[in-house]
Amino acid sequence: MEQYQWILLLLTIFMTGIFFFYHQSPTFSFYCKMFLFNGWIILMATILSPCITLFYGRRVENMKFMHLSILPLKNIYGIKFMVQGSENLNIKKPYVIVSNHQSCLDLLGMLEVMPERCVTIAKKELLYMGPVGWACWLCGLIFIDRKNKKSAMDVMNRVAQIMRQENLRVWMYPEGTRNPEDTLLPFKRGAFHLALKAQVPIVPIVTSSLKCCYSYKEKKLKPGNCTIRILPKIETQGLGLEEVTALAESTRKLMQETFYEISEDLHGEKEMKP
Ligand SMILES: CCCCCCCCCCCCCCCC(=O)SCCNC(=O)CCNC(=O)[C@H](O)C(C)(C)COP(=O)(O)OP(=O)(O)OC[C@H]1O[C@@H](n2cnc3c(N)ncnc32)[C@H](O)[C@@H]1OP(=O)(O)O
Ligand SMILES: CCCCCCCC/C=C\CCCCCCCC(=O)OC[C@@H](O)COP(=O)(O)O
Repeated sequence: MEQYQWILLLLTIFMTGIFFFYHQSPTFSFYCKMFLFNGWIILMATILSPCITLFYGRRVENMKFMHLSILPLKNIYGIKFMVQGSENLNIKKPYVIVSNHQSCLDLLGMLEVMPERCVTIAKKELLYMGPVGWACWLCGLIFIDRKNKKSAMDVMNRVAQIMRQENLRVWMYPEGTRNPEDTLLPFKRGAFHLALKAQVPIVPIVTSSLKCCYSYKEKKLKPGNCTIRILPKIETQGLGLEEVTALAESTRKLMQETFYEISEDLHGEKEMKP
């Protein structure tokens, strides 16, 4: 046999093996799907970042490229988001969005409803993920070092100063990390300090339980329907920094109740856990 025929034969055996295991093993198929999910993001970031750098540089409007390039994943995986309360985002001025964070699929939900001129606060580790970090930086994401409280607060305080000047909306995950459980984690205070310092409203956005489509523990990634509910804005004008804790707690309570209400598989859960 010629060398190329050997290569073709080996490739066929390899692909048949992949196909076989994909259908035999749910764990293997889960890892294949996750590989495709991350691979798609890396590919898009690698293709688009040099072009964006060349033509536009760093600016918040580049978010639309992230939107266009990442949303096909929603169709590839058959994940549908039903959005409720879109009218609550008809606010011309800056505001802070706080949202629950269950898994990497939140990226799809976030891009589904994200308003114009909106930046996300992200962990600085994302910046070091090669082309993905570069793409995030180009889209204006703001990075904080969660291990260095002082530097994180300095960054947040600078954001509070510029968000009104530059008419920015800021998207934050006040749980501070991914949380696949049904009870929201205690909220970090950064988002509330930001809203009070900038004297801008807070808009809570709740995504229903993603367990119908995704569970890392169960190695599950499958099509499903989720709900995203955008709640009415919470005004902060006139409130002082001494209200931060109360504001964080009442917002968390409201979001937890909404989470139970819109998560079909959790109907019946009424009691707030601590
Ligand atoms: C084009 C191609 C496509 C490519 C495509 C790529 C796709 C790429 C996907 C992107 C998508 C990103 C998605 C990322 C999503 C995440 O990375 S989530 C993780 C990062 N985000 C966060 O952590 C935000 C939430 N964290 C916070 O807000 C935290 O408060 C901070 C600012 C980090 C500080 O952390 P901490 O010290 O642990 O916080 P905390 O317990 O809140 O506060 C401690 C004390 O400091 C006080 N404090 C807090 N903040 C302040 C402040 N600013 N001023 C004064 N005092 C303050 C508190 O009031 C509290 O005081 P006490 O009550 O103890 O008296
Ligand atoms: C030379 C560099 C090598 C590059 C390697 C690149 C590997 C990048 C792999 C996949 C990129 C996918 C990025 C998806 C980002 C989804 C956002 C997200 O979910 O971030 C997690 C963050 O909210 C909370 O983090 P933790 O739950 O605290 O953890």
